[in-house]
Amino acid sequence: MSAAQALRLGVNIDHIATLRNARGSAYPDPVRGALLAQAAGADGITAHLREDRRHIIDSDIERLMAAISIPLNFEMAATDEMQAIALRHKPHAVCIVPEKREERTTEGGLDVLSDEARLTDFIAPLAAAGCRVSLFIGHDARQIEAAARAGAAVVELHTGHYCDLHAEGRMAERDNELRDLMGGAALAASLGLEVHMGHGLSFETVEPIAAIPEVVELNIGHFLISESVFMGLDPAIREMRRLMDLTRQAMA
Ligand SMILES: CC(=O)[C@@H](O)[C@H](O)COP(=O)(O)O
Ligand SMILES: NCC(=O)COP(=O)(O)O
Repeated sequence: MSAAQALRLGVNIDHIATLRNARGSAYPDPVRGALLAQAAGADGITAHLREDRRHIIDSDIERLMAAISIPLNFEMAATDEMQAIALRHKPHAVCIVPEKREERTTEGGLDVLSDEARLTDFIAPLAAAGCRVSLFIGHDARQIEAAARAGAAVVELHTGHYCDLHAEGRMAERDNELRDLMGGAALAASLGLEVHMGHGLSFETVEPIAAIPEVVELNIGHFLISESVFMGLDPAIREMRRLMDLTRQAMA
């Protein structure tokens, strides 16, 4: 398999639902967005059912499972409620993310180290049900090692700080963060974990992340949905795919 084919794009459709929920209408429908993303070449769909249902709601997950033919990556908090929903649907993948009701977006990674025993027990039935379990964490080596011990198959490293530093023009700090993400990816792969990355990625920031050889999946949403307002969802996804493939082809 070529390096370009090895890097999957998961399209997060949460913020189609943000726009829908702003008016309480039935449109724009996130499931229609998922089908358009699938037709545009997305390798998977990511949807985050938050405890407060601020964007994706329970029926969206139900309809996504019935509608799409590419994998669904179900993002959720490590709660009994969400575990029951995941076990009912048995999506291709479950990504466990930290949630705080007061946060505007996912601020940090999961603190696996301080919750390792509980997360180990939480992951087991999901893995037994055939879900590929991922933990959304920072690049801290101790968190990566704890994720491997807890039985996760995948870690998704949080790229939000890298993207924020880029946006603020703090390029030396951004490059340091990129180096830390590269180190985290190498450590995770050495521990047998599949390596994903996501949060805040855009056309401007994706290529250095796509160039990290251990990364096999990028989950990107907010920027793609935002860009789709101006250029359409299909062209936005195809442009992101083009940048990712160009980067990987240059590595081959
Ligand atoms: C975990 C992650 O980085 C994204 O899925 C993010 O959670 C999108 O949803 P929010 O913007 O509601 O955080
Ligand atoms: N896990 C990251 C994700 O699904 C998309 O994050 P964002 O691109 O919406 O910030």
